[in-house]
Amino acid sequence: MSLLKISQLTKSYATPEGSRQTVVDVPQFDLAAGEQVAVRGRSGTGKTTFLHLIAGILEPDSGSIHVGETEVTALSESGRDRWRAAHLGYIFQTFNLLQGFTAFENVLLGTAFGGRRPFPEKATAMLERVDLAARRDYRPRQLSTGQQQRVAIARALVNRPPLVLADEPTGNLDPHHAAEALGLIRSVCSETGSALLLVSHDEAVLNAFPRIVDFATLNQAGTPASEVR
Ligand SMILES: Nc1ncnc2c1ncn2[C@@H]1O[C@H](COP(=O)(O)OP(=O)(O)OP(=O)(O)O)[C@@H](O)[C@H]1O
Repeated sequence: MSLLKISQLTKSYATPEGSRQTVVDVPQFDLAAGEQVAVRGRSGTGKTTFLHLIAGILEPDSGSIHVGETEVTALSESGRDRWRAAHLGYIFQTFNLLQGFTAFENVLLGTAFGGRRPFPEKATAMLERVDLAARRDYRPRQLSTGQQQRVAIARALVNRPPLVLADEPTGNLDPHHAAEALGLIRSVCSETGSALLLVSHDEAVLNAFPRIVDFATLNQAGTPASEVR
């Protein structure tokens, strides 16, 4: 059964020259519940824009995105914010941790949304799962890059979201820590039953996945050759 269902999705941006450039034109894309898929694609071809559309961070020009029973593209901005907090995990290349908060507080914030009380016991269990119980009171700057990404993984997965999006999650890590973070993301997603859609340039990362999608075959929006690296 499809968890994520995308149909006729388009997104354009205004260019500095005053025209519009279509960056995403995805006629169709499906992801099954619990499925793990890697997306390969060149820089500047719209992968981050695609993930931001799925997350409801951006609004498309046209088309629809369903995640489970929810039509994300039919929600208001505040509705999308509430839906995202409750139902989606997002892992960034740059971790995006709150610098003024400890590892534990960063994960705890992931459990509290829409006026719901936080769940300290869930945050504690997830920090233990990513092997950071001993660092719970450290702030992000006091953690190594690999540890920071493990906090971000814990934050993204603490609610057991049905869908996890990961945008180059190993891009700032050395090969050893990249492999460790990737293994952790994939195994925690399996444990929580979360589907995973992960974007990467890294062949070692891509090859770990049972299904690899080439973004160029998914996305019909042409990117000017001069912009593709
Ligand atoms: N807010 C914006 N306004 C105008 N153009 C934008 C905006 N955001 C992105 N773009 C353009 O859209 C294109 C796709 O950007 P996007 O970040 O989605 O690509 P990407 O495939 O994720 O790239 P990378 O792999 O380098 O992160 C780029 O040409 C970029 O310049």
